[in-house]
Amino acid sequence: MIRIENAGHRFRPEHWLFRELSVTFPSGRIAAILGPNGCGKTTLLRAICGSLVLAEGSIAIDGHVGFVPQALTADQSYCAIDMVLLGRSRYLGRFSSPGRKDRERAYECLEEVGLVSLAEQRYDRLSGGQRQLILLARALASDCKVLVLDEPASALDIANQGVVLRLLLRLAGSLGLTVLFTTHHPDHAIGIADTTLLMQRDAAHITGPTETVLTEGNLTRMYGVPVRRVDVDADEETAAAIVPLHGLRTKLPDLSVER
Ligand SMILES: Nc1ncnc2c1ncn2[C@@H]1O[C@H](COP(=O)(O)OP(=O)(O)OP(=O)(O)O)[C@@H](O)[C@H]1O
Repeated sequence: MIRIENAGHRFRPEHWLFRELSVTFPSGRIAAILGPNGCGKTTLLRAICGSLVLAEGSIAIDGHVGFVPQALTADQSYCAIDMVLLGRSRYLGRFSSPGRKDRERAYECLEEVGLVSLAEQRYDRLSGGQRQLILLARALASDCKVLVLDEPASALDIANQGVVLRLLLRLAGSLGLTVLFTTHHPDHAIGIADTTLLMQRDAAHITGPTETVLTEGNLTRMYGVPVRRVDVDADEETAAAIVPLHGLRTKLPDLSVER
């Protein structure tokens, strides 16, 4: 559970990124944060993870937080499994090194993200998407109760986006984790998030059940770009896509008519 009460933060006088923000994200549920670039999403995540002290308000969390940043550079001697083992550091004494159980757990977590085959590869030579999955495995290896992810799918192809979204569903549903992620993909929030927090540039925000928050109207107002929601009913699932109308092309001529 993450309970945010009356939170506010600013880096410059008179420029609040968010203010009077109160919301609770319960255990076993998934929450998404959306908002325009620079509105303060990562700043809020940093406050939740304890790496930033809020100017106002408080945040209470039950249990260890695992954080998945957008990207992380590492010493060139680190391979993928070393990065995942860093997640075990909270179990290790000051001068001790990971033991057999830690390595087993690290491999389990690599398995979760489908990258066991890359365990011995140098981390700094992995692709952006592979690194993102390794950082997710690192957070899982810490056996966190609260999982906070900053744009976890930003570097992933659509197949791996599905891998991560399904994994988040399972972590919340079967293991009871509190999952909170930021995203620029409204359809990811519609797909898996129970609750959504929309942050705006003027420090205002909207929060509530995802279906009531991610409406065409709210998204259009927030981004200043008209959007349409398209619902797809396929064989065994329904999915929704949010389509922005950027005004890139006028309608193409209908070529199907025989002349
Ligand atoms: N340590 C800092 N000192 C001063 N300003 C900062 C600091 N960290 C962030 N900012 C500023 O605060 C604003 C919000 O940054 P933040 O990274 O939280 O935005 P964001 O919503 O996550 O953006 P994006 O969607 O682009 O990732 C930005 O204008 C950023 O430049």
